[in-house]
Amino acid sequence: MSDAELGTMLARAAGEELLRVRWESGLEGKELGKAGDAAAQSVLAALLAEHRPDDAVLSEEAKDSPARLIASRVWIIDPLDGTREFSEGRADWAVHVALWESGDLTLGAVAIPDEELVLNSAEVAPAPERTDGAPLRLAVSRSRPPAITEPVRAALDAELVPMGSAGVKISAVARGQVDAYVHAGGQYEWDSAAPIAVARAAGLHTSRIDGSPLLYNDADPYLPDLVVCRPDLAPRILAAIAENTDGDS
Ligand SMILES: Nc1ncnc2c1ncn2[C@@H]1O[C@H](COP(=O)(O)O)[C@@H](OP(=O)(O)O)[C@H]1O
Ligand SMILES: [Mg+2]
Repeated sequence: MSDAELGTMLARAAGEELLRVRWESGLEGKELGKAGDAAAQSVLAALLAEHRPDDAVLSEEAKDSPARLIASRVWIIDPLDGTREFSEGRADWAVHVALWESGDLTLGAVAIPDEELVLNSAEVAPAPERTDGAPLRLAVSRSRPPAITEPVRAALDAELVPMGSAGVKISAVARGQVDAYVHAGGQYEWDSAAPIAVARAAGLHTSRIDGSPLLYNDADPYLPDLVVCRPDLAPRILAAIAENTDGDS
């Protein structure tokens, strides 16, 4: 099985497990979220151990190991991105499976199980062009919108589209459901690695909010901000952010 096929298989398997937990556990709220995080982690860990025993793993739900810093292949996974939305019975949550090899992301698979969808960087379609003249749409965290949201919205004269899960928001840009996603103030590598690989493969602009590249498999996996958008919008978005930040918002 190729890495790309494995990525899709992993994301789908964890997604199916999460749907099962939601239907069968009888849990609600935070307890359901915790059970989902643990169940999806255990599916992904078992499948990676079986199919790629020599590779390193960086997961939101597992203890980090310095072994990944000298490894040439590292799977960066978020077993359940959008835990809050999953536990509320909403559809905007995702499973993230990325592969980093010798310096950069080489693969990303994002499952959105409530839509029976898996996006894979190896086969994703180019993000659609906008030709309808309707207002631009800016995806933003529904629970933690950053301070830069309003200046960026104003610069684009855009409508805000609040959604859960970084993976769902980045996928929404790749699918042409929104035009951009901007985040600042906190996130980790696993929150963005897989959907960023998908976004790059779909031809989108991806960067930090200062325009610098998003880098993965760092010793410190904190990666607090990002911009994902159609390439033609990047100059306006980055300029609006630069005019409205002191570097930490
Ligand atoms: N300020 C912050 N600090 C740390 N993590 C953050 C954050 N804002 C968002 N995130 C994480 O980014 C993911 C998407 O958030 P949001 O839905 O608000 O856009 C969530 O991941 P998890 O659900 O995997 O914890 C959330 O925890
Ligand atoms: Mg996450």
